[in-house]
Amino acid sequence: MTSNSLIRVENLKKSFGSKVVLDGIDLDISPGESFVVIGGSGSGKSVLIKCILGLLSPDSGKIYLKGQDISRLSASQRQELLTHIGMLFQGGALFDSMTVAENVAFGLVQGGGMKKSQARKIALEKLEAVDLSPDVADIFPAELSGGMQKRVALARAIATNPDVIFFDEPTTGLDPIVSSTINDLIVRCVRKLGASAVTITHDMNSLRKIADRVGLLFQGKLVWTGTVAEMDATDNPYVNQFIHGLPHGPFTDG
Ligand SMILES: Nc1ncnc2c1ncn2[C@@H]1O[C@H](COP(=O)(O)OP(=O)(O)OP(=O)(O)O)[C@@H](O)[C@H]1O
Repeated sequence: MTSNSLIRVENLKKSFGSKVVLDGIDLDISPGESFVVIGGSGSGKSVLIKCILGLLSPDSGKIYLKGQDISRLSASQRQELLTHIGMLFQGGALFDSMTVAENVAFGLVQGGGMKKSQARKIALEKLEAVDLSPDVADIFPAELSGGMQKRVALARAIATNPDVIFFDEPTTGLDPIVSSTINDLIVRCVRKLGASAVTITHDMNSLRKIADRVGLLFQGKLVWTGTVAEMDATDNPYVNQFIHGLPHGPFTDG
């Protein structure tokens, strides 16, 4: 593998029954790089991320995280690797029965075995990093707006200072102004950590703010990858149809 890859995916294939979802994905993501996966609904974006995270087993192919073949890890090695990975999934998925601070500290205490007092101190720092005041630390997620819940979820995703963070549709369900704030925070937090980011989004504004490189998934393959500037300049018919939302093109015309 290239010495510089934080994530390497080689010829990844995954089907459910007769439905081929991923059909030979190759991907390299460098340290500090922000890679955004786009593609139509049901094109396999979440399946790709779940395979990289080890939540789904590929049918074939290889996935390396920080140089380690994830299929060969023991349970304890996998657990250790996961402490270097942050995740912000659709809906935020905060624990309703825990306070904001407990939510943010969760991975530090559970995964990292940190003392609660130390984890709380870090949780407050991470809340500050997403522009939330310590006043929210001891209230419950249900008392917060959707945008503030997203900030808490972001604070939780960065709590362990991960090397890579996965974002699954981080701005879905938020209004454009709140989305813009969340995008700015994502960029700021990811840069500050020097982490890599892998993001799934349908939100082109979000993509333009956060992507260093973009990959377009169609019929199980990454049919195009490039920078945002290359995306705007390309005459690739898949990219053109997708980013301009055109009614005709390879997505719809077969
Ligand atoms: N556990 C599963 N069992 C069976 N089929 C699955 C499973 N997970 C995903 N699929 C199927 O795989 C395909 C890709 O799903 P995936 O969730 O990755 O799409 P997506 O690109 O993330 O879509 P969206 O943009 O709508 O979230 C879909 O047809 C879905 O029904």
